[in-house]
Amino acid sequence: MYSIYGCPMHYGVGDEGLIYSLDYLNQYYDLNIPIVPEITMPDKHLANLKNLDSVVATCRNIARHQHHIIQHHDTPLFIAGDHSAVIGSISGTSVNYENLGLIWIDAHPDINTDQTTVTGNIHGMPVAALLGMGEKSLTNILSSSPKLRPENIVMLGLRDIDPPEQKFLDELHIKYYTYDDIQKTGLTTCIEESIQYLSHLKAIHLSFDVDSMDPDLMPGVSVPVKSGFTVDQVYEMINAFLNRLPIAAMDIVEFNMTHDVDHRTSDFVNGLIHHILDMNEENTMFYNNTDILHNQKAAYY
Ligand SMILES: NC(=[NH2+])NCCC[C@H](N)C(=O)O
Repeated sequence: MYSIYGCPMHYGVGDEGLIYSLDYLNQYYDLNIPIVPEITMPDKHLANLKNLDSVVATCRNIARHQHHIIQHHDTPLFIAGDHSAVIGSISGTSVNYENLGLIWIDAHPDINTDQTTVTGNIHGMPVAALLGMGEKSLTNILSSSPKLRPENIVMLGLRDIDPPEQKFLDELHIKYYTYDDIQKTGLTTCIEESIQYLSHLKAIHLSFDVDSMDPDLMPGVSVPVKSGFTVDQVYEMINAFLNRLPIAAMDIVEFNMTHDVDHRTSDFVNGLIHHILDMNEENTMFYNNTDILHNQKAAYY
């Protein structure tokens, strides 16, 4: 059974539209997604780790919530916010499953560290942090050990790779398909290869960034990159992975209402959420976890 929740994380990129985007989905589509709030901490003004303490505090809460859902034998469906929030969700998944796999559908590999980042935005760093690289407070959420191994990762849809990120991808032998690779090879083949590559794993976290899609179709994101997946391609991937791999948790991130046009992106995100929940009849869309959220907040302070 899926258990849906979200966090309006914006500290990882600093685009304020993200603060309102989850409330917007809840109100406009009557979704009622429970919210783990962002936590604001005093800012240290680090140029290469913007809003570090706020990102860390918020990710700790997300991780605890994710962990709690999995402990109750549910599958978390996490809606954020910028991609730094998955340092929380994936840490929460990882402490429950040894040798966790990751499918990363995104225009960006998000494998910068505080040493390589140009923007200082932590939403460009989650994969590095989950591999145990870079700033310690980001790698130490829930446990001090690395949350992922490079050989258990597949990335699909990359179109914007910073030079140091390319170096990490190569040195760590991370399996990835750029969007160009996918257009040349064919999506179905890339999906089959990804499934084969991860088929020995017992649990896989699927992280889907809306900016993996063509911004001409889905403009409601903070960091649009030319070209990218169509709606049909996204559904082909999601259906194949959810039906054929042991998906233990899923994220949908980076929807930003302030850049949207004619509800194109919000309609898509709402449709995708319903599709995933409908794939499993047993789902309770409105899993009542308000108490848990409450307790977690109390625990944090
Ligand atoms: N999750 C995202 N949209 N990431 C965009 C990252 C862009 C750029 N590589 C950076 O490190 O800032």
